[in-house]
Amino acid sequence: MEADLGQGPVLSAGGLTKRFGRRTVLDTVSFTVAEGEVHGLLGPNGSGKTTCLHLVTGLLAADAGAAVIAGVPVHDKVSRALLGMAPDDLPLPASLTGGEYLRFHDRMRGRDDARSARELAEAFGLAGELDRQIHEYSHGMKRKLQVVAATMHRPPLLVLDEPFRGLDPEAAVTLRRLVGSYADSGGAVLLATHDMLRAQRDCHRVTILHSGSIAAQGEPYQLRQDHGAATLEDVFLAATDREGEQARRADALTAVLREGDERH
Ligand SMILES: Nc1ncnc2c1ncn2[C@@H]1O[C@H](COP(=O)(O)OP(=O)(O)OP(=O)(O)O)[C@@H](O)[C@H]1O
Repeated sequence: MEADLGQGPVLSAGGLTKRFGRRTVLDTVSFTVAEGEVHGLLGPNGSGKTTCLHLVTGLLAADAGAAVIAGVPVHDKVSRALLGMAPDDLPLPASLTGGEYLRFHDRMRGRDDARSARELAEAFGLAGELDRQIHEYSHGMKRKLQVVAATMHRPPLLVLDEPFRGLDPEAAVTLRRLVGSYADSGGAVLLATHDMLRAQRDCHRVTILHSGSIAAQGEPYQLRQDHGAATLEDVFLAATDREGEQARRADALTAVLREGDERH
């Protein structure tokens, strides 16, 4: 099937549902990501963000619903060329050098993006490290390498799972600029994050998941208006009922500490 670039959203996810055993961990989740859009996927631990990213990239098969990238369903292998994904914690081949890992991606894609890879590695201060084996890399260096591998072929859709985790401030600024310019040049970016400030500042739209379902969806500014909230973090707390949860936990903690005091 031919990619249909320039018409409709780059990514359409409709009714995505995933069950592990008898547990439904993602329940009829729908959203789109347009050209030029940075879309944030937010939600508490275990709410289904990574599962959702795995469904829209074809790493996992959905039990119901479908994801389509530039007109190509993700179960069609053609879709692989239309996306780049930097996963949260997929193990990297430790014995390869960073450069070999990037060339491996080139070969898998049947492309030659060496120049783009070098430029991106330079932007992340990683160019001087590409001859070292990955097992010698720090966490942040691995993360940068994954972002370079996901981006070097300039796919229409970039999918990033917690991309800022473990990055030093300089690399975080570089990544933020990369994401911004990626979208400005017509790319679509879907990123899962726990960082509400970044999401409020950098995402055009967000989808907030709670227990596998959509708790809120829209532009950060609009969501703040709708919830009468000062920040996206407050929207998140309200939408995922974290305010009540936090108060209950604080009460329980106070009770435990008081009990301890009384015993001494
Ligand atoms: N392979 C699996 N088998 C069984 N359950 C799974 C599997 N993968 C994920 N889950 C469950 O699915 C739910 C959603 O997990 P997921 O990793 O998508 O959440 P998340 O929002 O990305 O969490 P976090 O913010 O902690 O990374 C969790 O309850 C998790 O235990």
